[in-house]
Amino acid sequence: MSTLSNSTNIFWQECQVGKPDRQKLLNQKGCVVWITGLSGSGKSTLAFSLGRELHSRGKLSYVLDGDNLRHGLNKDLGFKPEDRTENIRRTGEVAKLFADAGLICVASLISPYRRDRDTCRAMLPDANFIEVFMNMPLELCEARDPKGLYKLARAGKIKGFTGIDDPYEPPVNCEIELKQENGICPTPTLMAGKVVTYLEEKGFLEF
Ligand SMILES: Nc1ncnc2c1ncn2[C@@H]1O[C@H](COP(=O)(O)OS(=O)(=O)O)[C@@H](OP(=O)(O)O)[C@H]1O
Ligand SMILES: Nc1ncnc2c1ncn2[C@@H]1O[C@H](COP(=O)(O)OP(=O)(O)O)[C@@H](O)[C@H]1O
Repeated sequence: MSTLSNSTNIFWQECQVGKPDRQKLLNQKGCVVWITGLSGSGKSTLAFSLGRELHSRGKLSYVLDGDNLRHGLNKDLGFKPEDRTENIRRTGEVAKLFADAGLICVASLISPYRRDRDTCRAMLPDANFIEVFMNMPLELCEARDPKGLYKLARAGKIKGFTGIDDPYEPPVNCEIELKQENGICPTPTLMAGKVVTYLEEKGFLEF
């Protein structure tokens, strides 16, 4: 799928109400928290825990979860590399709109290819893209296997499964890395707390 524009003779339309106006209304700054990691690493769990925590603090957020987007916006896409790239590109564009609306947009997708994540980062001012790496070992994700997909992949019944026979490229310069401590995975609440602290320290939770 091409990312080149096919539209010609189009002109950007400026709205009288801008992002600063919306941010003032919401008393927060729009940004994208992009959670990446293997299937089963805890992306959705963290995203929803973070969503709850922000809501309880009176902050407006919205979760774009890979699994959910594949039920609608991205339901025409599969898992071959070009489909994953298009999946991430579309999600990045939607996340950018949410951030422009003034929301804290939480995107939780495997997003296995570094170049695709960097493309999304490049859509926003750098500081407004907060990449969170769920650095959980494959063995842990596979042991969890809540959907039974690793089992199917190991049996050769799913081809091109991330971490098994399709690559996962870890971030090199992410803003937040979450991993096991002394062999124990921090609770979702603890992990969400780390992200909230980051957002607070960077001034996203006020205007
Ligand atoms: N081949 C293959 N590889 C990886 N994952 C697979 C595959 N087939 C189906 N699934 C399930 O698809 C869920 C959503 O994937 P994503 O949209 O996040 O994937 S991607 O970012 O486009 O790579 C993903 O959800 P999570 O387990 O929540 O990560 C998987 O359950
Ligand atoms: N911090 C955690 N500690 C213990 N179990 C977790 C944690 N986060 C997620 N899990 C469990 O791991 C499994 C996979 O989590 P999920 O959020 O669905 O991962 P992903 O979205 O990356 O596929 C689920 O059964 C979930 O309950």
